[in-house]
Amino acid sequence: MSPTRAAIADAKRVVVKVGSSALTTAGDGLDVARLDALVDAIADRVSRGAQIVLVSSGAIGAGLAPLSLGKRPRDLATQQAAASVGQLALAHAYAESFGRFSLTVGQVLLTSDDVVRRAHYRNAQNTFTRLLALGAVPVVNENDTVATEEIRFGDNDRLAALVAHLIGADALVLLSDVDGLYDGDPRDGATRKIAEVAGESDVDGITVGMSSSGLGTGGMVSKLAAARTAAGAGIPVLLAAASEAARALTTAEVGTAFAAADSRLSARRFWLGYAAGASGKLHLDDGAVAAVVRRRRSLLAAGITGVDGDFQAGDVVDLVDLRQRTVARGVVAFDSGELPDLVGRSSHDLPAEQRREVVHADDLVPLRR
Ligand SMILES: Nc1ncnc2c1ncn2[C@@H]1O[C@H](COP(=O)(O)OP(=O)(O)O)[C@@H](O)[C@H]1O
Ligand SMILES: N[C@@H](CCC(=O)OP(=O)(O)O)C(=O)O
Repeated sequence: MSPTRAAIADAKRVVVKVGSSALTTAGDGLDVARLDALVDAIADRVSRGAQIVLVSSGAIGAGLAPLSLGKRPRDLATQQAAASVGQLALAHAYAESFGRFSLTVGQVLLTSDDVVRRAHYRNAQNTFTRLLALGAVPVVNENDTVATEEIRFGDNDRLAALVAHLIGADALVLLSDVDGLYDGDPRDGATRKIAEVAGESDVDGITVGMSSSGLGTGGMVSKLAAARTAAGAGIPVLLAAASEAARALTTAEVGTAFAAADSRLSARRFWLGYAAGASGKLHLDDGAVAAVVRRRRSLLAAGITGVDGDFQAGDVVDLVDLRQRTVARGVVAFDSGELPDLVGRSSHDLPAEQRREVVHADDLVPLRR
């Protein structure tokens, strides 16, 4: 067995995320038989001593039938109405289903502010810790009814990766309607399943597409991003079919396993790299990218070619390379208004009061491994 699968099989604290496409069927809404099968697998793992946090999608899907809505609505207000009805059905179904094993569930509905703002992050952390200590199974979803377009996570894969770090999980298990990551869209037929992802080079260049069921939100794009986020932060990830939840949660010998990076990021650096919202962008030349990403240096004005956005010193910004890829994130030490006069200039050309790093190395998290 690969060390990654062994670590997932032995993990004490696990975040399990299940997608809409695995729990709901277009037209019929919530599929209680599939939900029960998932709960069987989770309850078994709990009985073997694990603590599980379940991130469950499906509120919108479960709300369609009761509201006589045919397919997933596109507008936010109807999605929110469906989520409002469906979340209640979902929570009720989980309470009943876990009740078969005398397990108590606690509902945790989060908005992005709850993990993006540092003080809220700590508060959410306390709630999870207490629920787990009391033996309950937290069931998490985005608080869809109040999340506006601007502040939405939009996909629960990312939410699951953030929750995994927040609770100090030892593994993240993403369950979907597809049995792993393929090297192209599985609907194309000639594609191959990737069993192990050891690092970035194993996934560079593969094609990932959107949901085929029309029920899910982010498709494989968001699952891959979430797997990279968690693995990059030191948490091994398994991506498998929900129909194989039992094996995923016992031997972990199914699906695609993503190896964890060696180090677990501190809570602050994880927040900076993955959770915080960015207020602007700094464009970097190749030399600056090499300095901040490979040599872990501070970003100096000389390596900046352009500035986007309206931000203040202390805000989080994305650092992007010449190909427009975000290569790092960091806390900027200047207001956006001050920077245009400084970019491209070396430190000794600058007035003494501006002769400082634009982003200090301690406040900077490289994103590409
Ligand atoms: N490279 C790929 N490997 C695996 N699945 C892919 C890939 N590209 C696109 N997909 C699609 O992504 C879908 C899973 O995403 P989605 O429906 O959003 O799931 P969920 O509801 O579980 O979040 C699969 O059903 C599959 O059709
Ligand atoms: N919060 C939404 C789910 C959003 C979502 O990420 O869905 P999915 O891609 O199926 O995991 C809901 O409960 O319907």
